[in-house]
Amino acid sequence: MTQHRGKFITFEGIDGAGKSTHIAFVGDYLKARGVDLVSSREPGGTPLGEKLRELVLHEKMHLETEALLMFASRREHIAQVIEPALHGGAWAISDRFTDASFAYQGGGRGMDLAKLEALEQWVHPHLQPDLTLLFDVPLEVARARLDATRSLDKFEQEKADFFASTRNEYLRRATQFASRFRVIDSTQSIADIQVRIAAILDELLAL
Ligand SMILES: Nc1ncnc2c1ncn2[C@@H]1O[C@H](COP(=O)(O)OP(=O)(O)O)[C@@H](O)[C@H]1O
Ligand SMILES: Cc1cn([C@H]2C[C@H](O)[C@@H](COP(=O)(O)OP(=O)(O)O)O2)c(=O)[nH]c1=O
Repeated sequence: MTQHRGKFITFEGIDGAGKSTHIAFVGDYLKARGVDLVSSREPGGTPLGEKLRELVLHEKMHLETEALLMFASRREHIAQVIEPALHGGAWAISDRFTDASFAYQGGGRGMDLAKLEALEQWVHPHLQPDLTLLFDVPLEVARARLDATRSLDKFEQEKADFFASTRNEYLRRATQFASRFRVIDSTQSIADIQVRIAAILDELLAL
């Protein structure tokens, strides 16, 4: 009998939108329905990727070096974690993926989107998420949530116009790739967001 390929779900949004809050919920929801699940994050997801994460979140570097390190981490993550999971019939959920490179390095920092497209073609010409949950909030809401919770990394210390451009690029991609994106209004309560996510996951489980 051929093994069914698992589904690939990614989580996106500007820092403080509430992405991490809902990843655990999605994991529990899917596991309770018998889904075999592998959960990881980007940058990171592998021992080498976590070392790259340390560098890229804390060191100053050329914009294109930053993009290349994101994709280097991603290459390793796909080879070691995502593809083996999907081919083995498990589902893979990733806290951020390539949409984040378009939003942050492309939208936020202004890197040429054609160069990011070239990297995407190189690193994963055939792989795309089956579902991307985009947690969307106004900048002020995200900033207030961040300030309330933790010490800020290199990206989280960026100014409002950086996050405005990042958010816009996420929303532009959500329109461009409407079949895989679901935009979640993250100003709602956590309970209301969970109801929305459960409905979206039920659709995917039924496929
Ligand atoms: N819908 C929400 N309403 C109120 N607070 C929220 C909501 N979602 C997340 N938070 C809170 O905002 C903070 C940042 O959320 P987090 O999930 O860490 O964001 P992200 O992973 O997107 O950076 C956390 O303290 C979290 O409890
Ligand atoms: C995957 C990825 C992340 N990033 C940035 C976005 C985030 O600010 C940062 C780390 O993401 P994240 O894991 O969301 O941070 P935290 O655990 O602190 O919530 O990396 C990029 O700039 N490009 C990328 O391709």
